[in-house]
Amino acid sequence: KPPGLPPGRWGLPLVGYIPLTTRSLSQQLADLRNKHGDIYIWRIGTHLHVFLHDHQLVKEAFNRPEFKDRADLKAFRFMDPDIRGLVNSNEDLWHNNRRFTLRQLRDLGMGKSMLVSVVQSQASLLVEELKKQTGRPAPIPNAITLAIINVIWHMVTGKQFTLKDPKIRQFSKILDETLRKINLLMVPDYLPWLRSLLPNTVLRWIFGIDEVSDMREVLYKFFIDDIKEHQRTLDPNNPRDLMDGYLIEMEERKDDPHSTFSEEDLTVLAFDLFVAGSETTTNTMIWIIYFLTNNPQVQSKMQAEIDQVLPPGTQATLQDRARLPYTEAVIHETLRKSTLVPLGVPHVASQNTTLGGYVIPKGTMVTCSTLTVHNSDRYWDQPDHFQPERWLDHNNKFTTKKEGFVPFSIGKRQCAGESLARMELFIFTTTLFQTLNFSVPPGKTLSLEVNSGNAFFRLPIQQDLLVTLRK
Ligand code: HEM
Repeated sequence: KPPGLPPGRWGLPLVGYIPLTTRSLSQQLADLRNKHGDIYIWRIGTHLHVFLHDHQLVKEAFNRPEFKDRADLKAFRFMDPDIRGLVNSNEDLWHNNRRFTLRQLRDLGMGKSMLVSVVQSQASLLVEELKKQTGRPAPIPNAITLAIINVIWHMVTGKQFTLKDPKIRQFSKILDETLRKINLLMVPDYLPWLRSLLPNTVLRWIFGIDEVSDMREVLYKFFIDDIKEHQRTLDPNNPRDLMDGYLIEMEERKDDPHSTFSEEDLTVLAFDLFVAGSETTTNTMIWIIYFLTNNPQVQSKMQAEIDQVLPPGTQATLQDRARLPYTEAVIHETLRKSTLVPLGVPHVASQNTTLGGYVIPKGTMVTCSTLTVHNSDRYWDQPDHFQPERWLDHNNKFTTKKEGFVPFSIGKRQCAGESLARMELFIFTTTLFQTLNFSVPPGKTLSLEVNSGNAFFRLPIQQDLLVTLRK
């Protein structure tokens, strides 16, 4: 182990440190943090990871230019052999796509009415789907995923599908399978020597690389058809959606040799927005339903607040946020407790440097240990408890700025869709709980355990709930 590195798990060459334990990943990270403090290493395969546990340390690292890049993992280059899009790109390409996307999200109605009304109508459709299962125990329907996909679909292409449309169902299925497969595809990234050990055909078979190529073709077609249609109907003076915005900027920069805008890049950017924005928001919404189902008093208190502010038949808008502090508190407490992205998305050191007094070699992956930060008694009084009240001040006003709260990460790579996600969670929560009540079916319990088998996301386990119509 080179001198000066943070303490932690170094392990063996080629394979790194393989834990021989039945303790879960989160327990192991908590153990490491208790043993080594706020900064520790874990070599996984050939990649050295540094985990950061302290809010200020994460803030410092993720705001420094040498930690803003993503690692070059083949699994993430799934849609295109070249690095494109936003989530995995670096340098000018990342800078241009991030600036473009943030501007689009703002211009397409963040805080204004257009996107809000799309979210409202998707939330109402979901209520209608849930009404169909009132009185009989059933899991949350897949319509929740479709509704969230539809919001992004509208933002990107200006369209919405009906929940029955086979196209959105196929799209959702492929997106889901893709995310599952990406986990497996990462194995050769972490154990690159497998590529020289095993024949290519065997490697492709074990890691399902051919199936992934087929899915890529289908996804690519989804986007390219829409891009072509947008090109045919584009009015440069009236951009309708993100695709129009991109095509206009692509055209304006066509003579600029440094332009990074291209049709191929637009397909990956669109794909990135779906990958980053659908499972995350959908599953956080499911966690909100689960936490409220398991805490009926909290659910009633939130419903009473909603009833006071929103007359029957009206839906919340963003202006209502200040008037619904308890609802905001419930959403934020769920974001903390569920920690959907437990280890964030790794950044990589682009040069040799130091952090927290330790040496960080170029190529080291740097990760915020979000899960342990969200459960640390340094930041949270009784962190195990689900306590929305901790988000309210003595005047009962909601307070956002919380040291130790990093569900969307911080710094230069901070989630580009944070405001959209918060808006969706607010409107879906108010719309659902205004009309419906969620409870545990008689004689059953609802587990808040995490579905193991996905390293990226802490996904809830699918279980039956009882939906009833509120009077
Ligand atoms: C509850 C919902 C969400 C959560 C918990 C979440 C969380 C995160 C996290 C932890 C990151 C990694 C940041 C880093 O690298 O330091 C991220 C990145 C990102 N998110 Fe989100 N996200 C959510 C919803 C969304 C939505 C709705 C969109 C947009 C449609 C979105 C778009 C992105 C993009 C584009 C990135 C990559 C940013 C970059 O690399 O510069 N996210 N998100």
